[in-house]
Order: sequence, then structure tokens, then C-alpha cells
Amino acid sequence: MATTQEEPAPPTQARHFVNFITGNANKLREVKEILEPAIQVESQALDLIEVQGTLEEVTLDKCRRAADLIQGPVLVEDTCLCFDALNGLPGPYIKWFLTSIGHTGLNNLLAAYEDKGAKAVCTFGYSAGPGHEPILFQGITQGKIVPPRGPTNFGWDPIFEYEGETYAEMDKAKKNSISHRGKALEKLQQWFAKEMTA
Ligand SMILES: O=c1[nH]c(=O)c2ncn([C@@H]3O[C@H](COP(=O)(O)OP(=O)(O)OP(=O)(O)O)[C@@H](O)[C@H]3O)c2[nH]1
Ligand SMILES: [Mg+2]
Repeated sequence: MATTQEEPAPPTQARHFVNFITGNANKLREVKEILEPAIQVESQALDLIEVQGTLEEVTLDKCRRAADLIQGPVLVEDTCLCFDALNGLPGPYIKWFLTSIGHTGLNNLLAAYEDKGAKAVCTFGYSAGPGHEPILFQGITQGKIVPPRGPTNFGWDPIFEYEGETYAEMDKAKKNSISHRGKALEKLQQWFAKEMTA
């Protein structure tokens, strides 16, 4: 009896790939959770210099620097935590505030204000390589600052509350579906999808 030789299933082809330049393992995990398998995420951990400025200026500069260093296409991201009562501060400087004064200090910054509102803002920059102007994709989630609740493995997740739950208390899929990062990556995915059909 003739046997039919089955063709091995073709490997799942990544339709696009990005080289995400970040020193932050938690960011990388979330970006992979959201983008893969449609967009394959490679990564190089480089400590990029970050300038002072608006959220957009910080990401644009980070992206140009990364493209020059890598000499190829890059994706970078800058995350800000903007307190409404403080006109957007700490904003892009949240990393240094968090390191210096922690969750308690960040709550104390708002002690004098009734308004505990805060925006988590994620700005991705994609550059096709050195000399190519970066394209930005931004996502914003409105929440409020609360005393810490939930696991403490990612930055200010325990003090950022969205609809009654802190980011840290949410399961990962839920956070990704409503987060600043998830919203920004939705825009990036739409852009990549359009590029493919162009
Ligand atoms: O609780 C959190 N939930 C998040 O979703 C989130 N995203 C970023 N961060 C923290 O906010 C600062 C941003 O600074 P940042 O954008 O410069 O990041 P980074 O320096 O760690 O990495 P990178 O610049 O190499 O990509 C750093 O302290 C990050 O740990 C988060 N904390
Ligand atoms: Mg950084």
C-alpha cells in the first residue's frame, strides 16, 4: 500500500520583527506578550542616555540614539507617570523619583492635594535605521495613585489604580488589555499592518 508522505507543517512565519532596545526586562516581557507571534520581538539591552524634555522629545532622542548605536531598525519606549495635580510631573523622570522615594514617597507627593489622578503614558518610537525619522505611537491610561497593593515586581504597578484594581493586582492579560503600553502597541500593530499592505 502506498504511503503518503506528509509535508511537515511550515514553521509559523513571523510577519515582522522588531529590535526592542531596552534595559527593562518587565517592559520586554509585556511587549512580547502583546506583539508575538504576529510581530517577533528581538531585544538588545542598552542603557541609552535619556534627555530632559517632553514625553515625545525624550522618545525621539532615545530612538535616534538607539538607531545610531545599532546601525539598524530599532524600537524604543519611554514610560511616564504624570500626576494631574502636579501638571504632569514626575512624567519622564518617574524612574528616578521611584528609585529615590519609593511608593510611599510618591503617595506623599500628593498628600497636599485632593486630586490623586494620574496618567500612565507610554510612547514607543520606531526608526527604520540611522537617519530615518522615528515614528511615535502613544498610549495613555487614566488612573489614580493609591497606597501599594499587590505584587511589587514591576515599578509603580502597585500604586497605580485603574477602575478599583491596581496594575499589580490585575492578571497580566487584563493589564495588557487596558494599559498605556497595550494601547500604544495597538497603534503600532495597526501601522505595521498598513505598511505590509502598502
Ligand atoms: O509599574 C510600572 N508599570 C509599567 O507598566 C511600567 N513601565 C515602566 N515602568 C517604570 O517606569 C520607569 C520608566 O522609565 P523608562 O521608560 O526610562 O524605563 P527603563 O529605564 O526602565 O527602561 P528603558 O529606558 O531601557 O526602556 C521605570 O522605573 C520603569 O521600571 C513601569 N512601572
Ligand atoms: Mg530608561
